Amino acid sequence: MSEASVAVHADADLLAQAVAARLLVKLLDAQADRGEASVVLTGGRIAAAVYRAVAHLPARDAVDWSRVDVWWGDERFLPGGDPERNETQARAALLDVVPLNPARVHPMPASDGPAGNDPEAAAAAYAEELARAARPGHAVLPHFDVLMLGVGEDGHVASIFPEHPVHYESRPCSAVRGSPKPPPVRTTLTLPAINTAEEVWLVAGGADKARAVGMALAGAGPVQLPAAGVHGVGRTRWLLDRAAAADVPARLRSLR
Ligand SMILES: O=C(O)[C@H](O)[C@@H](O)[C@H](O)[C@H](O)COP(=O)(O)O
Repeated sequence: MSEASVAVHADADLLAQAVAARLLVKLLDAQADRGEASVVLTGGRIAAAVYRAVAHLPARDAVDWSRVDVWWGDERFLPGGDPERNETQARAALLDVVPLNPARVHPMPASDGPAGNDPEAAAAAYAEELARAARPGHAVLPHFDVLMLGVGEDGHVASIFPEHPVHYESRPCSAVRGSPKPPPVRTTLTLPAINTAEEVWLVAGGADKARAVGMALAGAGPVQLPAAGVHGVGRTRWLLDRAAAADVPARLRSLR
């Protein structure tokens, strides 16, 4: 298992600013090392705050956005442009204001997209898109430099909810029905896919996340607490504000 680290920031605003700064550095380093960079986005309030913060950082212009691949870890299965879609939120907050190559932006299919109003077909189409971007003859997934996840109050990550059958899915992308967080129908990368990322960042702010974060870091089972089941190949970073870190055992705060 990869190294894990826990960083605690004073409040949610500073957390978003710090994650934004880290993300820029990660993209810059990946481009310096490999000539390109890839990021997997997520949804939720803290993610949107991070995207807005990236858009406002002057150093954002140091990234060559035309050589950044953008993927999503999960999506709410709604029509294209719906304000509740994670894609719509990320575009409004960041993607529309940086000079990305549209061919390198890979949203999960919408319910009115070419795959039709069928989340299983949408998940299969996304798995094919991932496979097309994989290194020829190698994996079924492209390289992910950094994959960001929010953490639900129940410990869900992406659209992998506690006790949901998607835990046992081995395909890289799956439909999810019956999500306890609206909307009920979603698509998500699965745990085996998430866990191929070089770095996985779990970003959580607010007191309502404290219990889930504390339990995940204390070794809860991943089926009950999905956040406990994700890790990067190289590094797993827990990026928290003080309120979300309230139940993190002190010895883990400086875990390296
Ligand atoms: O589509 C979504 O809603 C998500 O991708 C979800 O996994 C989210 O990241 C968490 O629920 C945290 O969301 P908040 O930051 O809003 O609490």
